[in-house]
Amino acid sequence: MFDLISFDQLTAAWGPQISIILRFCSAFALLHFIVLRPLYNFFLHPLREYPGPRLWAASVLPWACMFLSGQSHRRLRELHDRYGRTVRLGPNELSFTVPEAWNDIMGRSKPGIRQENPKAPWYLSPSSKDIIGALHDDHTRMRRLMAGGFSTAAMQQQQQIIKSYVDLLIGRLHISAAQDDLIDIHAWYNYCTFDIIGDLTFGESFGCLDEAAMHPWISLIFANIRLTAFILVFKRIPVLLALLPFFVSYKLVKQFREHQQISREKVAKRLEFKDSRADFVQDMITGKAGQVECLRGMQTMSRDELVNNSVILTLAGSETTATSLAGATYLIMKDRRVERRILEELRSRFSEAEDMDLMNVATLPYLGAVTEECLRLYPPGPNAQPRITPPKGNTILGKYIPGNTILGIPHRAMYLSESNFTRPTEFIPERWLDPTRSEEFAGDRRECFHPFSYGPRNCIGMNLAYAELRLILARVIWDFEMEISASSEGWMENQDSYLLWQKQPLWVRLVPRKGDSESVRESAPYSSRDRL
Ligand code: HEM
Repeated sequence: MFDLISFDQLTAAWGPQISIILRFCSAFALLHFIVLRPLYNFFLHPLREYPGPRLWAASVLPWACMFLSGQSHRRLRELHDRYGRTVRLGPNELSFTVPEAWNDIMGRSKPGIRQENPKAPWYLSPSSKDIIGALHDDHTRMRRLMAGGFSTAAMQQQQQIIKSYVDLLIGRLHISAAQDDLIDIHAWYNYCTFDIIGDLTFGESFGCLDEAAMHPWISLIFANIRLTAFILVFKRIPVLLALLPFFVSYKLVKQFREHQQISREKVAKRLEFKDSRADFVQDMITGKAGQVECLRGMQTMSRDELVNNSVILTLAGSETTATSLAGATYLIMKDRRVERRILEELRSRFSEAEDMDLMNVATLPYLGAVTEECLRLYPPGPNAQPRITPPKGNTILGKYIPGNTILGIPHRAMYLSESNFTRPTEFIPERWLDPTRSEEFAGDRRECFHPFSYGPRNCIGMNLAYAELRLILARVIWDFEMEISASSEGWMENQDSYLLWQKQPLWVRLVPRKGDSESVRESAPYSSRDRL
């Protein structure tokens, strides 16, 4: 109505010619976007040879609908099952479940062969002043500055801090188990991983384990994850920005501002510490641990970068690990055989829970196999972290792909593909055991498995994540027999996914173990064949 009135007023003022021109332009724009462009995309576009649904080849909208539906993980797997290992997901988008794609898409530049594929611009975080969103050179600088905090030497220094929070978690779980019938184990894992990352980043915990509650700052961060997911789609398809107010409330925007302010204050407080501390902020100020004098005073990372990277570490280093722990707990609770084997392995190596630390649990083969299998069936970021070919194009899997093509490797579709793993939907940690794994799994394409991504922008916190996963799982299984509540049946299978999984509480009953492995009950082996 308003449009018509203003259009008529315009034509009255400018005469009939302008009216004809405007009508022609509108008609042409409509024709272009609704008919010509899709026809070009479908019949003439350089990616026309790649298989995929027709509508998806014509327009980016089906992808957007999939992304906003929270069903990407399911849909991507169905599409790969139906169309093969390379699928066209949009006019200029390809998705791969071929193991070699990791190197070609995420790997470093190879002079004369291939340039590095940068992150898709709409995928970058709202600020490019952090390690996840930074362009190539800034990323290299930040990554170098942050790497010291993730070295083996740094982890040895961090060991006592991490262990103290795991002790606290176990103590708090014992108290809760005595008081409550059911507890949300995912929430407790979150409390623990946030307290650890708070201490490792800012030199103080968030107090989540003490309070048995998420710190309000963290709730703000979670609000921002949702916001980021929506912004990402709207950045890719700017015309959809008109829909933003329907998805993003004023409250969310206000929370985003508050969150920026609190982040600044937290970093400012941390910078007031005069003595040097073995935390990530220290590394970002000084570069490598031990090179304090040589780098202090040089502008190595701006204040904004410091703030943003601290927030990134808090987020990336906690929720992902807590998600994996919850997923692993769920899968282990569903398969008592696996639980028994873990317990046997632990009891054959340790006589006291206190003997376990980050380093010695890393040498337990079965526990290691279980963590791999859990990350395979339930990768915390289930979908792709897209890249884009440089303007001149690139050679991917031996074929020229034109410039500005979006390239994705959806983790979950890759790991649940029958081309890559035998009995892919079943929980079989033994497939990872060398040298005792059965011949049946000899054909598993393990090189396709990169839950922490691959190449120069892979996860900087991978070793820390594995260390936390193993220690926390080992300690929880050592102390408790866990039983899933009926209300959490299907917890894993029924989740939606955006950038991360959208999780419900994982309600479990905890019973302190009496000390004999016989207390592990029987259950049928877990297979998610029909549900994932
Ligand atoms: C199970 C736990 C974890 C998983 C599955 C995971 C997975 C990933 C993945 C897939 C990426 C690549 C993202 C992209 O390409 O956009 C990534 C990047 C990153 N992760 Fe993790 N992560 C985990 C834990 C951690 C921890 C504990 C930390 C730090 C304390 C961390 C810090 C980071 C950072 C800073 C990046 C960006 C690296 C860069 O761009 O150079 N992550 N992670």
